[in-house]
Amino acid sequence: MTSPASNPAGARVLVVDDEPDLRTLYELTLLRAGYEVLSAANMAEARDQLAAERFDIVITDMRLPDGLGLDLLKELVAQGRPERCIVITAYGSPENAVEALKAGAFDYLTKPVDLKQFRGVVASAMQAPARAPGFTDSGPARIESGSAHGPAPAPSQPAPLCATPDKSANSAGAQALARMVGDSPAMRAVKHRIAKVARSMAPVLVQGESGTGKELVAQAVHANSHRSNGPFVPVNCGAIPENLLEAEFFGARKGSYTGAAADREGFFQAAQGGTLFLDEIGDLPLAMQAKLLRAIQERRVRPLGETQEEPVDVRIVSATHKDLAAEVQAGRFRQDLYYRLNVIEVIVPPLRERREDLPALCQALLARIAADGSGVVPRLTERQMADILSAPLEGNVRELENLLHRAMALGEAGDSGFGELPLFDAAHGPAPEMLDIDLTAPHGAGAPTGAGDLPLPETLPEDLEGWLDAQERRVLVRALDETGFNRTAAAARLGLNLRQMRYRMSRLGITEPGSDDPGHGDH
Ligand SMILES: Nc1ncnc2c1ncn2[C@@H]1O[C@H](COP(=O)(O)OP(=O)(O)OP(=O)(O)O)[C@@H](O)[C@H]1O
Repeated sequence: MTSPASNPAGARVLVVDDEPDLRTLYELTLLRAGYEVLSAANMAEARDQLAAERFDIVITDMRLPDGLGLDLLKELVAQGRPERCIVITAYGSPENAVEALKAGAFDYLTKPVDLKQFRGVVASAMQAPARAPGFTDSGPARIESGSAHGPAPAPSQPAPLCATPDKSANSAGAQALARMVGDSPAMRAVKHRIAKVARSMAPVLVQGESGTGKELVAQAVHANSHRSNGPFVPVNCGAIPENLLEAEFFGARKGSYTGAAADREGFFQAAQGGTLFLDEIGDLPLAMQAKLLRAIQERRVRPLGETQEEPVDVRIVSATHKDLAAEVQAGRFRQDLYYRLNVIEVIVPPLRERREDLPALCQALLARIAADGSGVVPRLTERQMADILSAPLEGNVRELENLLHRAMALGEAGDSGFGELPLFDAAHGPAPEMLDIDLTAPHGAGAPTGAGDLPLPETLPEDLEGWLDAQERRVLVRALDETGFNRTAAAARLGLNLRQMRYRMSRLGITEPGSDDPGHGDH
């Protein structure tokens, strides 16, 4: 099958707008790009056209003389039609855009429509598989194969509704879902939801306790979307110094701030055509929240030191372990941004609500840890597995991983290759004297910083930032050296999480010997 985006000839678009000038503008733009275009001036005409034939894309204005474009979209969804729908909303009505995305629109455009963006969104919609019937945020819609509007064959094959995500996903998508170990009903529901919502452009908010696997969910959303060939850019919003946020997000021109020695692109530019994963979004300061909202709504960013804005095409997936609704109530998070990010919600349940996943998870985590070290995958004894199964499990998968990591490092290898010592004491609490791990303690809590012991340089540095960077670099490189370049272990040694480690490595340009990818790779 030829890619309609590279060869839109034969691809059919229905344009629904009551303003003749705008209709003509859209038609001409699409005709020039090689699409076959039909148009309608109102809902009634659109319904007639849709009854007679099928299209690849329907582009509809929100306000039509005889109804709402949103209702046309809902009819398409209810009839299980494969057309991808793009809704055009008035400037300053973000609620309409959110409502359209929730109702199953592929994407939306805001008036006045920027033609470059228009062409980009249409091309994106053409690359996407036909809208999965049943996708709305409020649950599966009714599917009718033969409707009053006629079952004319679709010009492009509709993607089947994903009852089992793995079967319909591309292989990268299936692999990303498979990396999320667990077959409990709770995890199956999460995977099903990912497969269902991945295909639209709608922003996704992933909520769940720390260490539940929210980043894996974000990766799976990306890998199952039509953007899977584009970049996936993870950003830990909580790890970036406040004064650098704008430059990091939107890029900066040389000389726009002290230390900007060259032009640099921001996260939005790096994620162009792909997915921007904003982790710990609840940690973003209010001032930056306003700038982010604008960038998401306008789909344009202005690098620091630049006068012109530039268009960006990214899908936003964000995550937080905080209760964002409560943060909104407390005035710490902007309601409008919350509304904009939370078009689709995916909730990752804590580990204690999916205990049946524990045996498979332990096995997978041990295999991963072993791959970093000896290569010999140890087995847990029955007693150890029983201990884990009956532990209170205040923590999540990250804590489980840490626990197994420490147990492997400290346990005396027996026949199992793991050691026979119990993982927990009789009262089902962790055994800190053996494992030095407290499942209930916050990450890195209680670790001595040692900062007060640092000798001061004999003469004061002339460039404090540069000097501090050099010190930080030395510390990171040493921790990485001492852990055989295991980023997770090096981060743990320094009281950081993996993303903070990645961020710092990337900022300081530290790469693994033989790799040119700073800070990336999972370990
Ligand atoms: N279902 C799972 N299967 C296998 N590994 C998992 C699973 N869930 C989480 N992990 C592993 O646990 C660790 C923590 O996962 P991740 O970083 O995705 O959590 P998170 O919810 O994003 O945490 P935080 O809120 O701290 O950012 C990672 O090493 C990840 O690979």
